[in-house]
Amino acid sequence: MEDDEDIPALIEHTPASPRRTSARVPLTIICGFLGAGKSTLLKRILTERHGYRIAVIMNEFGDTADIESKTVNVSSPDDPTAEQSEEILELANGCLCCSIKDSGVAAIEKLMQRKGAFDHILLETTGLADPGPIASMFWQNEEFATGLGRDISLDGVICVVDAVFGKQQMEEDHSEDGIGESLRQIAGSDVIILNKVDLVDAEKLEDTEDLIHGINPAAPIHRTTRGNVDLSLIMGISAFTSPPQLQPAHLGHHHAHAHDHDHCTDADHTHTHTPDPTHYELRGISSLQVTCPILDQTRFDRLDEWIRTVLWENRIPESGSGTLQVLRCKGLVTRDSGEQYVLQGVRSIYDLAKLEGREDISVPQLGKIVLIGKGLDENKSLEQFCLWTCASPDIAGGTAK
Ligand SMILES: Nc1nc2c(ncn2[C@@H]2O[C@H](COP(=O)(O)OP(=O)(O)OP(=O)(O)O)[C@@H](O)[C@H]2O)c(=O)[nH]1
Repeated sequence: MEDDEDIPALIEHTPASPRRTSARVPLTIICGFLGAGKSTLLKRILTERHGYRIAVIMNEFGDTADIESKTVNVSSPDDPTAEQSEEILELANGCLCCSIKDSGVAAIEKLMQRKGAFDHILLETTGLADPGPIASMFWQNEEFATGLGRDISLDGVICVVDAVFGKQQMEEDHSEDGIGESLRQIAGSDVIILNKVDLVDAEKLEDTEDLIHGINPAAPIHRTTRGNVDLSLIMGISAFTSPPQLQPAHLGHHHAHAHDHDHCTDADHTHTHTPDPTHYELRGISSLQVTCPILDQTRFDRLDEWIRTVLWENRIPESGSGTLQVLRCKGLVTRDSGEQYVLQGVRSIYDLAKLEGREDISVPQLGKIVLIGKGLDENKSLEQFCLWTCASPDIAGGTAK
């Protein structure tokens, strides 16, 4: 652990009176490619009269932290929202996802100790950050759970995508292993904010949404100008503990999709997408969505084993060498007892947790699982999934595209 000298400085702002005394503080990670509008979204959140006491952690790469904190700082004397001013912590020593984990966590710990509880924590990452390792720091991390994790729970990962350059970025973004930063950010997020819709036409918006949806079919897409979004769609979403909002799994043959967007008269609106493809390749990242049958104990155990093998050994059970790379997985699984389980995974870390209070559903629902990553189709994932969890593929009823 670094000593206090190495811990990024805490910028003091007028504190609001604490309202929170127990319960863990939800943390939202805001990621998105360079210039997509992360700070703009942050400012939009801070200036809304929501009444929450928010701690902001800004992880800047390079020497822009002072500029950013000024941009986002809403506590200037001229600002009528000053009374809602927040705690802003700069992590400017490098990128939290790759180089300053220890000092970053220490600084956040210190913030919690000094300032007590907040209602919410917002963490803005650098434009090139991969949200996966950062999410892992705050979720399912034993070391963390005995320290800072006692006070913080990961609420969700929000990705801001630039409506002007996002499509181009996704198409160009093809790093050596075929998974560039913008694709990782979209793949690793729970909600997508498609920002700057004031600058593009409807056709470009739809094209960009199609690409986003192809990478991450599980994440709802909300169109915004200057991050203007209903905060209930991005904060307090409990993405890591509640069932994912999966699109319906499509059965049978798939065809090239064309959306009917005639209903879309206003580009700046909340927009949850339900296009046809459930498995779509883009620059090396694809997604696979399958329907999961109601499972007895044996098949439930087999599903767990299947997930472990896929995530930890990067391969499909009973197949050869590992060529898979799963960046994100989500799912909802129903047991024959009526219990439902939520699957949440970020890279190699996953959790299959019982959904409390759902045992009494009269008609058990089929489950669904979404994998996002690389090499899914090459490994005939679907057939293997069916083989391991079901009597036959017919029962599983899933399909890939
Ligand atoms: N026209 C328009 N401009 C926007 C919108 N959102 C943000 N901008 C502008 O886009 C530029 C970048 O926005 P920021 O919020 O700083 O982007 P960022 O993602 O925080 O940038 P980095 O931290 O450098 O990655 C700024 O000039 C914003 O004013 C929008 O919806 N419409």
